[in-house]
Amino acid sequence: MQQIHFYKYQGTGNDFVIMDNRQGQYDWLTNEQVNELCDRRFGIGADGLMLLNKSEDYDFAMKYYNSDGRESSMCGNGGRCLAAFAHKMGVGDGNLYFIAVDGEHEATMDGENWVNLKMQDVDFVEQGPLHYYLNTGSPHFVKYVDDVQAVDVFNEGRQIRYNERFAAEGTNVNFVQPFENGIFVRTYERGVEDETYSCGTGVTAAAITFAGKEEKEYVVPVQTLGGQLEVRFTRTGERTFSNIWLCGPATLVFEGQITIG
Ligand SMILES: N[C@H](CCC[C@H](N)C(=O)O)C(=O)O
Repeated sequence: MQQIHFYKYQGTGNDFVIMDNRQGQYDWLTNEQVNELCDRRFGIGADGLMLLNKSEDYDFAMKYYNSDGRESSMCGNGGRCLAAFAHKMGVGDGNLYFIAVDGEHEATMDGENWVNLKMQDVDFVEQGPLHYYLNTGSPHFVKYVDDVQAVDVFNEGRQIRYNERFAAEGTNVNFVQPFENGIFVRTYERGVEDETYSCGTGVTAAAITFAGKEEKEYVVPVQTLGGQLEVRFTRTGERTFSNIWLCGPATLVFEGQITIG
């Protein structure tokens, strides 16, 4: 039996189990145990699990697992929550530099519960008659709809995620509706295999497809089931974007101990 001291965070309803692994005390964690811990009936319950790992060259290193227990690509809301946790643990000075699966990130705190996360540049956006496809640290299929609340996100998202083109690697699927002066985004997440209340890399992808053609800075307010985010970025070319920031709340919900086999 193994004891785990964990912290439960959420960022606009995308929720995570976080463990401080800077001493390597949880290096024994298996994929099956991650899946068990994320189970909403038999475990703590979360969309994903993250380890705060030591790094020689950065304030910390981020390791992210989807709730299916498998290590995944970049998680934007997770990166924001992990930065908030590292800050709570006294890491850095309010500005944090960390390394994740998709490269280096900067995170700045606005108060204890608001994190601005710099995302990787986007150097290509596929545009079809009914969709966009781009990678913001994770792969995202983006589809604009007339009424985002009426979409059967689970079934329609699942159909696209498992279609002939995407079945092997999977993709996240975002349904988008222009909303007030921004957009409303709902997401089916790969590796959760369900709709989540918010998906940071998905919100970032959707906001980029919402930008006009002018090469300038954009600020896009994004509404999700779990709350409001803001995506800031510069269009630098026909299909290229940089200086991309995902900004929003990241909150500690509870802290606890759990024993697993
Ligand atoms: N499910 C995603 C990773 C987590 C993305 C999401 N939670 C975010 O905030 O970016 C994938 O496997 O590509």
